[in-house]
Amino acid sequence: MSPVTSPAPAAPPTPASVIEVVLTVAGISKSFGENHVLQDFSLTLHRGENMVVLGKSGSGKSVLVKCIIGLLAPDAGTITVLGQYVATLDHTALDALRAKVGFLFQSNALYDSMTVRENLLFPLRRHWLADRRGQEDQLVRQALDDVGLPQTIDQLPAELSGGQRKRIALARTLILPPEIILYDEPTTGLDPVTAREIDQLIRHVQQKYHASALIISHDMNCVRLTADRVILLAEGRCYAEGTYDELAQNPDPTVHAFFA
Ligand SMILES: Nc1ncnc2c1ncn2[C@@H]1O[C@H](COP(=O)(O)OP(=O)(O)OP(=O)(O)O)[C@@H](O)[C@H]1O
Repeated sequence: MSPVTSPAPAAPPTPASVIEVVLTVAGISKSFGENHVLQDFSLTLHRGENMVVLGKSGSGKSVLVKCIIGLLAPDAGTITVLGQYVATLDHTALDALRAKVGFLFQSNALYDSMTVRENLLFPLRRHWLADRRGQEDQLVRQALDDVGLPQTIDQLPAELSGGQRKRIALARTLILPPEIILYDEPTTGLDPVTAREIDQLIRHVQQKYHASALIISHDMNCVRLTADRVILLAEGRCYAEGTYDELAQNPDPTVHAFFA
């Protein structure tokens, strides 16, 4: 008689086999009167991934970002950020979540009257985290090193170039540090050389911080250099999705128009 054996337990998933989802946008719709901007739009962002949302002007990219960060409420659908339903969060919970989600504004949103050091201290003081008390100076210097601008610490934003201001805004985003970074048109208004430096910095941040990024852009060089995956937002929905190379070979006229 053979010994009774229980079936071997299923092997637990190893970290390498688990692709963690950090952001889910599930079938959201948003209209302003008769202007149906988002219609059943969905995306999924994984940990450590850089995703670009590409779309022509007025396609709804900013509306999408505002829904993700809770500044606009979608008419339908759900948004889950780091496992939390954005729609159900009260002000305090939303604030705590925003400490884990860095937002690089197109305008940089630096305080003109504050030095670079004071600008970087601002998020630390706003989200005053007990375990980081006493480390503020070190954190400011580390964030400035990460963007290659340690020498600007006592300067005012007005004394910096456009590319430098973008880097300082990114340093301010990194200081908490974020699990997800939302980049709103990070290369708009920059010359091509400076724009490519920002693209490289976005990749550097991805590798160093293992953060996920949602990048809103219609700068095709930025898309090519920063995206692991691209979503084309058109007609209010996810019109096409794939790597840069996959979309570049897509013959659909709406997709092809971006690569012409
Ligand atoms: N608060 C609002 N009230 C009414 N309409 C709005 C509002 N916000 C955005 N819209 C409309 O939603 C549409 C999408 O705007 P959105 O700013 O998201 O476009 P975008 O893709 O970010 O464009 P761009 O690339 O030019 O920044 C536009 O028609 C805009 O007029």
